[in-house]
Amino acid sequence: MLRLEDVTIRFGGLTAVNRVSMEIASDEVVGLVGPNGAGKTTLFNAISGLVKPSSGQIVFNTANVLKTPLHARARLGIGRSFQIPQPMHELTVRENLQVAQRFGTGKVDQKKIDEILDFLELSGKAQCNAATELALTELKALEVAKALATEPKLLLLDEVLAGLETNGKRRFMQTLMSLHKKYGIGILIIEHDIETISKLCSRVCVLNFGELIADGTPDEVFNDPQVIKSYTGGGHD
Ligand SMILES: Nc1ncnc2c1ncn2[C@@H]1O[C@H](COP(=O)(O)OP(=O)(O)OP(=O)(O)O)[C@@H](O)[C@H]1O
Repeated sequence: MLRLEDVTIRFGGLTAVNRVSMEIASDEVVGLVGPNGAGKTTLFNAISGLVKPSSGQIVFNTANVLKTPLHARARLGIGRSFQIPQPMHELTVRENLQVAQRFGTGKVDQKKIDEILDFLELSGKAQCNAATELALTELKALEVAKALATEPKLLLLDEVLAGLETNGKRRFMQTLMSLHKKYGIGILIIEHDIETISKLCSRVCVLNFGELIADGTPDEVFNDPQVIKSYTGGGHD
């Protein structure tokens, strides 16, 4: 479904992502991990159109993502959540979803929004101000709900589980898994916690200094000496 070919992203003299190639299928939940500054969010930004790669290709189904204008990119079916929740201020939770849905699909479907609110346990908060009246777990749920409202085939989730306490995290993980199963949406998720990634993902890709250094099952990847070295402060060979 999503194919990255030799993607390189430079900021001046800094190569944040270096010749990364990977594929994600719609039936996969894939973890994107790596130390701080490895290039994970930058890669998400390139896929969702916020950053232009210096070279390489990004293909979603048959569409050339890099040639698709930003406003049309959500309609390709790529939804995204942000590391720091970004609710639209002054709007209620429901209105946030309406805006996201119109952006992603060109229409507002209240029935679908009710279903998403229910699914993410936000029904009771629908009329609340999204920026001021939600707890952290609810803000994270709203991030996923907004991405879901665009009716994606692939969800890019940037640290949606970070900062949640154990029970909140467990429930949120269950929600993500049922989301994947119920709607058949592929998920690419950035997450630092290895245990969480191992439970959630069938495959893990590891970035280090912008390079893809491993791609395999959680077991394979987290026992890979090069990956262990990257996490314990080892740099380039
Ligand atoms: N707009 C930008 N301009 C210049 N440098 C940037 C920009 N965005 C990211 N970088 C740099 O690119 C590198 C990769 O950053 P990125 O945020 O993608 O890493 P990350 O793996 O997501 O890190 P973290 O786990 O801490 O969120 C870092 O060195 C960062 O400082």
